[in-house]
Amino acid sequence: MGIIEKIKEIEAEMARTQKNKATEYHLGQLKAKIAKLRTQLLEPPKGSSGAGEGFEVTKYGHGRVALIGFPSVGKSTLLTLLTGTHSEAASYEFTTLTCIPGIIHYNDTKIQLLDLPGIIEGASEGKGRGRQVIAVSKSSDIVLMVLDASKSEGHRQILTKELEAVGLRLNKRPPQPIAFSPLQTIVANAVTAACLPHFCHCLLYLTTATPTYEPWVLFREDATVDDLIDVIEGNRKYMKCIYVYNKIDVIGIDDVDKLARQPNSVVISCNLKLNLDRLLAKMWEAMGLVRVYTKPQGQQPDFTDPVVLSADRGGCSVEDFCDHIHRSLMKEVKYVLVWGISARHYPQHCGLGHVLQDEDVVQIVKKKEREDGGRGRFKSHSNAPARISDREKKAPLKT
Ligand SMILES: Nc1nc2c(ncn2[C@@H]2O[C@H](COP(=O)(O)OP(=O)(O)OP(=O)(O)O)[C@@H](O)[C@H]2O)c(=O)[nH]1
Ligand SMILES: [K+]
Ligand SMILES: [Mg+2]
Repeated sequence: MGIIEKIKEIEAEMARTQKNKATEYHLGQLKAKIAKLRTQLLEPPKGSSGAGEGFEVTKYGHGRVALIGFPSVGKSTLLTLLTGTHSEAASYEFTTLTCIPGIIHYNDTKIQLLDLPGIIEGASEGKGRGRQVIAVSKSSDIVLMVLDASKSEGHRQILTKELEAVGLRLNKRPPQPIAFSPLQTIVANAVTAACLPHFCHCLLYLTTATPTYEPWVLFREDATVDDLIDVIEGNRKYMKCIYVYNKIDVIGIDDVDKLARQPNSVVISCNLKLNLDRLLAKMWEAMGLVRVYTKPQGQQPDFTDPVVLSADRGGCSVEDFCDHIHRSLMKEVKYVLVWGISARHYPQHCGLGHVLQDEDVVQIVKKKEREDGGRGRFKSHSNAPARISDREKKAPLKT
């Protein structure tokens, strides 16, 4: 029997089973089995390397964003508008069959935007190009879920479910287990007394799962069985997602208003080029990129070419910043001077552990080198920490 059939069989068994306290454990086990099978399903076929033909796009720029959605919602139209790279758009479904990359230039950074084939219900089981699209989405930093504003709200739920089935968690925080270790059932049972409903549920499932060697998970929150399975499977990807409602030109203003008020959502029209600025700003915010400008000794900072860091990709400490410039630089650094939001006063002397924030200015002081003290805006000990203003970037004060 194939993996898909096995999943179907278990799903049928779950549907047949009544939900109550007595069956809770059994249902939990079935859920865990399905999770395992789905993981297997997504493993690339033996001998192939990763995403598959037409989908192996090299990473480029400071971040990667994937466009996912049902066919003909306007993904390709949007890619062409935002990046200038042409991706064929047409009124028939499945116009796009491979992954098409483009580049967005925004805030002195380059962001790779990926157009993908439309996905359909059943994508998680390999329908259409589901497997490839999901693999590429997982390699991205954030996802833009493109939806047709004139179609049913149900589409968003169906897509979310498809992505959840393959381990993608959108706009969710990973569950926070305190411990995940083999221990005595007794301990677990004692904690079961805690009155959190889901909490008890998880422990109940676990303590009976493997009678000889009882692993247990303890959450510091009211976790569900699904959270528990996520912790045990361990291969989940937590991603930010922006819901992009396209084609608002064909719906009424009241409906537009309703969609626009939903969390993590932006309403746009590619045809009328409406609200694309807002979309870019939201995307930028969700990516959490941190631009750091270097200030060579005795000179003004270079505001044209930031070092771009990200908490999700490698971190934002002074150490990460140095590592970014040159691997061996760290050994030579005595301390750094920092101006910007992360500094408590100007300039702040910081060590390698200091965490930088967007638009900070950093001067590296090497061992055997004296700081230049700075002049003009970048002189020592001016007070209020503040973002370096746009005016200063364009016309820095004279030194
Ligand atoms: N009314 C309206 N139509 C749009 C808008 N944006 C795109 N379209 C149309 O929607 C159709 C599908 O656009 P595509 O860009 O090909 O959609 P897609 O999501 O890339 O489609 P697939 O690649 O087939 O999955 C085209 O006929 C577009 O002209 C919009 O803002 N308003
Ligand atoms: K299309
Ligand atoms: Mg397309």
